[in-house]
Amino acid sequence: MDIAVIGTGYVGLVTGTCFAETGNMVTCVDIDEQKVKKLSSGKVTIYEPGLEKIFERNEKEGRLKFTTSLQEGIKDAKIIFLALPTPPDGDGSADLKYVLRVAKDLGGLLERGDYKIIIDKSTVPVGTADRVNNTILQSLIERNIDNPQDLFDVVSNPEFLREGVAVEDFMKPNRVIIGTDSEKAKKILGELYAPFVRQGNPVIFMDERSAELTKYAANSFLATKISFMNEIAQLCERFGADVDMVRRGMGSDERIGKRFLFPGIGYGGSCFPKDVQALAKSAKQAGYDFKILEAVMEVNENQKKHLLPKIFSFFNNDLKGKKIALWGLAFKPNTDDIREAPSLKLIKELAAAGASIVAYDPEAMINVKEEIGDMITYAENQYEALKDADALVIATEWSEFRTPDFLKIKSLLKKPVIFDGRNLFELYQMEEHGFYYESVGRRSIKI
Ligand SMILES: NC(=O)c1ccc[n+]([C@@H]2O[C@H](COP(=O)([O-])OP(=O)(O)OC[C@H]3O[C@@H](n4cnc5c(N)ncnc54)[C@H](O)[C@@H]3O)[C@@H](O)[C@H]2O)c1
Ligand SMILES: O=c1ccn([C@@H]2O[C@H](COP(=O)(O)OP(=O)(O)O[C@H]3O[C@H](CO)[C@@H](O)[C@H](O)[C@H]3O)[C@@H](O)[C@H]2O)c(=O)[nH]1
Repeated sequence: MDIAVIGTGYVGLVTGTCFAETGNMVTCVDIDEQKVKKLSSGKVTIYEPGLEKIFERNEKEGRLKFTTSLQEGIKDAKIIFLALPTPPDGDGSADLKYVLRVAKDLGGLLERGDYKIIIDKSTVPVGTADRVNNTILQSLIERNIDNPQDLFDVVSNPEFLREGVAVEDFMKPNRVIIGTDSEKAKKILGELYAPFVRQGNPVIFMDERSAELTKYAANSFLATKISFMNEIAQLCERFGADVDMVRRGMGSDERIGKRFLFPGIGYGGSCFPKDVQALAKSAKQAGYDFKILEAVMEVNENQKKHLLPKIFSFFNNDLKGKKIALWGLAFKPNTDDIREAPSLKLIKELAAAGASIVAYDPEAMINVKEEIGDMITYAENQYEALKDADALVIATEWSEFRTPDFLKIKSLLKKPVIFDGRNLFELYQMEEHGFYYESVGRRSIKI
């Protein structure tokens, strides 16, 4: 099938590449000329494990093309995915200006006799499919096109991929949600997704509004699970319990499940923070006060600062002239994405208190450099960051940080002090090696 993907950021690039991989002809459109140039020259623009290889193959074999022209991009397409940004606007609602702008432009381009399915893949508030539909319709009416609704259907098909495992999530989805009442669209999209759901995971058809809400409900529920565990971690520290034990005990109940129960220094990324906020805002606009979500956001903001009092207390509230090594900048491992990363909050607070920070991250340093420049220095590897540092702070659980050479850490740090925001190490290891060790929801180890 011929497909167009409008917006070639994280979701757009993964969507386009994976559909090309299953034999479709895909044209990706983006207004960012640099991005299109780079992609057209056969280079991926994001770090995502497994993406580069299939991207290069499909690009080389001509199934994946890139353009800045919407008209050219959609010319042959039967299906048009909108993978456009929906950032928070001033009051926390999802800003739909990118989506509605493209909807208007599409209304200027659709032609009689060339039915197209327009799909919201972006995370958008309930009612957006109707707004996209009406925006396109309006443009077609202005062009005096008869029976304009026959030219297209708008479908909600939210995306559930996780960064770092995006290709696997896309290729083997737990489920595909398709929100539409159009039988024609259902049939075409059922065929398009058939290769991805053969393993037995379902395509779930529903109406547009339910599909839109499903996406926000899923992200908000997962964020709630994390904030809940972060509060349990707070209790563990006060009660002398161990959150790792509590997590294992709770998670072994199938009704609760093992996943998304890891406490830490808060959730970040391009989705949870903005989507929880947007759902809470939509609820308010609909006259409902979604109390749980307000608490989830507040808990998360506090959790991002969880290590700070421990660090300040260790240094007797005086960080001036102290050198802090920081392992991990990305909001989670296996990505170079730093959007809403807890590490950035730590950096700002520590730097404001007069500490100097030397950071290492396997993939995200370039992005951090672009955002905060020389507010911190960057190390070549995880050990270089430790040289003469007064303490190590861990903000992201990259697997290479999990089994480090503890003797080397000890020999490089001025004193063996670790503040671990991701509970990477067992307490007994830290005791054996003689570290001062503070983590989340577990007892402190002092030397
Ligand atoms: N990142 C994720 O893991 C993820 C997962 C699921 C859903 N989502 C949702 O998908 C949507 C996109 O997220 P993302 O992370 O891919 O965003 P992104 O910011 O990485 O990419 C968006 C792209 O759209 C382009 N763009 C903006 N206006 C355009 C226009 N008029 N025409 C063509 N291109 C245009 C931008 O240049 C950018 O390349 C959001 O709604 C997000 O919430 C994201
Ligand atoms: O037990 C856990 C699990 C995650 N996190 C944090 O939660 C954030 C989000 O993690 P994750 O969900 O793995 O990453 P995303 O790539 O942001 O994916 C989420 O957001 C996407 C965009 O909407 C959705 O498509 C995915 O289904 C959803 O998991 C990160 O900061 C993690 O460190 C925890 O603190 N504890």
